[in-house]
Amino acid sequence: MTEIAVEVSDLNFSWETGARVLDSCCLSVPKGEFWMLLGTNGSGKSTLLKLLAGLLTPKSGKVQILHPVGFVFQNPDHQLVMPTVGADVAFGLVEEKLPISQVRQRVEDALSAVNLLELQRRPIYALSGGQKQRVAIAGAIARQCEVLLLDEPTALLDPDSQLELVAQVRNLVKSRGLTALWVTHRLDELNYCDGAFLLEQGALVDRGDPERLKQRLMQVESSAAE
Ligand SMILES: Nc1ncnc2c1ncn2[C@@H]1O[C@H](COP(=O)(O)OP(=O)(O)OP(=O)(O)O)[C@@H](O)[C@H]1O
Repeated sequence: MTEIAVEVSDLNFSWETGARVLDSCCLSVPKGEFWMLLGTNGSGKSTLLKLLAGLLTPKSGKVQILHPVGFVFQNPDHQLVMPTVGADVAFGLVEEKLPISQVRQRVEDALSAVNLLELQRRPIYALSGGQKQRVAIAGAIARQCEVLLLDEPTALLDPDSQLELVAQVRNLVKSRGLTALWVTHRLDELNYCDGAFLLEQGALVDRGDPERLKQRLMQVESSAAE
């Protein structure tokens, strides 16, 4: 039987200020798969991801997710806090109180996984946007995260770094048995995923074949523009 890594049932959420943002959302992502979350601006994608990560609390409904969970923000400057690459990846391990040799091993393994081992001592400010996102992903790998939640991680990247990052996440998912849910507006990224969800005004209206969902989103966006 397929093991499920992320399961959401009948999830509802509204902000203090008023209107409902998520309306009876149900979704499940099989373990070891790479899924994407699509939807027009303001449809609730980031809110859904934050609920999955436990950064927000649902009004009602249920979230079940394999732990630990790693979150990658659109802007890496919002999550990288230490002065150098190696120190930032190690920082996420502080609470585990591991012996220094194990910390070193986890950091080196995680940086190798994202091809950044040789930049271990480099200051964060000297990295490109794509390298910063890879440091954020290395942080999640070092913490041995089962699930990666990525909120438009390529939005600030040029097309080459964009496709390099999405290919790398796909490789990590497949080589390490991780599960990833990736929010995107960039439809060329859909070529890399196993399946996708389409969110419209807070409701999950479609799921499955990425190519079909791509066509459907393009129709929604073109009719909204008319
Ligand atoms: N902190 C907040 N307080 C109140 N309303 C918010 C807050 N954050 C987002 N919203 C509103 O919630 C709705 C859903 O926002 P969300 O960011 O989840 O959408 P999204 O699909 O990720 O959008 P985008 O594609 O533009 O990033 C929007 O109407 C937004 O204005």
